[in-house]
Amino acid sequence: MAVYTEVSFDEARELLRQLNLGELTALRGIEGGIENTNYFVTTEQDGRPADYVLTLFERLTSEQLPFYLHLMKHLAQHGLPVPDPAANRDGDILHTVQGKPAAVVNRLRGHSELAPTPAHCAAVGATLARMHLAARDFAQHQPNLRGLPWWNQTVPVVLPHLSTSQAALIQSELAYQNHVAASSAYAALPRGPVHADLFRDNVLFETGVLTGVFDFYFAGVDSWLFDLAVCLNDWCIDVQAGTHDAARAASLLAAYAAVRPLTAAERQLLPAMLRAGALRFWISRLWDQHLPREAAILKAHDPSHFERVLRERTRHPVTL
Ligand SMILES: Nc1ncnc2c1ncn2[C@@H]1O[C@H](COP(=O)(O)OP(=O)(O)OP(=O)(O)O)[C@@H](O)[C@H]1O
Ligand SMILES: N[C@@H](CCO)C(=O)O
Repeated sequence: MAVYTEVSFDEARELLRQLNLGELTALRGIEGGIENTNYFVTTEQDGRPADYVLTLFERLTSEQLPFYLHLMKHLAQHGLPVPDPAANRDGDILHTVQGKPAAVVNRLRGHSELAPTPAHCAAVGATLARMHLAARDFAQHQPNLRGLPWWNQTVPVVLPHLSTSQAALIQSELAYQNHVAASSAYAALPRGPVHADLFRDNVLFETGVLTGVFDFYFAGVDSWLFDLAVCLNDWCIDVQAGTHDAARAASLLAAYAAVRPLTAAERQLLPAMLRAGALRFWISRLWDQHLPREAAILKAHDPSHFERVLRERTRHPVTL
């Protein structure tokens, strides 16, 4: 993450008062993540400290944001360990700070597991399936804004920055994904609200127990299989080589399937969706790299990682 917009102590204190979350005692910019401005916030409420996260949305609009915030609230109400956006006295959960849309959520406990074991992967698989099923009755609809239409729109923008072989790969993969999306097997994929960014840095664990899933700001209605593939591509690979880790993948998939068994169409299209997940994040990392935004703090991600993963997923398809 970054701090693109600096928030003063007084501004943060005023918002927290409006949300009846106590008196601000600490405000600290967060380095993790790259998309939005995030601050850790501590207040004193009834004589006790309480921890929150203040997010200012740098790209998403106040028309797009209600879907994400209400999806988080819906999942929290279904017992999933996700942030629950704080409402003001009028019941609004979307606020404004320095003219930007903003939200305040409870800070979830735990830490990220960046070198996950098969047991961590099983917990993620089961939680992902529970989120998919819990979101089936979520009333709002918004597409995955970083889905195929965005890939088609953004590849031409990053193309001039690529080598000949990179350009060939990204264009051939984009053509392949458009072909898959037009297939009857793809049309048969079960779909609903998905997280679409369930990387290791968006999940928290405490003493081996999964205690938090956050960063729903790339969520949208898409195939559940795409969400599963994004997860496998980050939790079940050798990060240096980009190669598939069969043991962790088996653990994640078995735990997911124990909650919601995969359909025949999903089993057939898993290799294609693993490639789609790698393509999606290669594109977004290239976009962030070549069209950077001014930031006070920024730790950008390396696009070549997902180029490597895509080449791997193409050379050695993962089949079920
Ligand atoms: N509800 C929360 N509970 C605990 N920590 C949180 C919470 N929300 C955010 N964080 C912390 O803030 C960091 C940045 O949050 P997040 O990942 O949402 O950033 P972003 O820029 O919005 O997204 P992205 O990671 O997609 O770039 C996280 O890595 C985590 O350390
Ligand atoms: N999880 C993404 C960053 C937010 O989209 C990545 O690692 O590229």
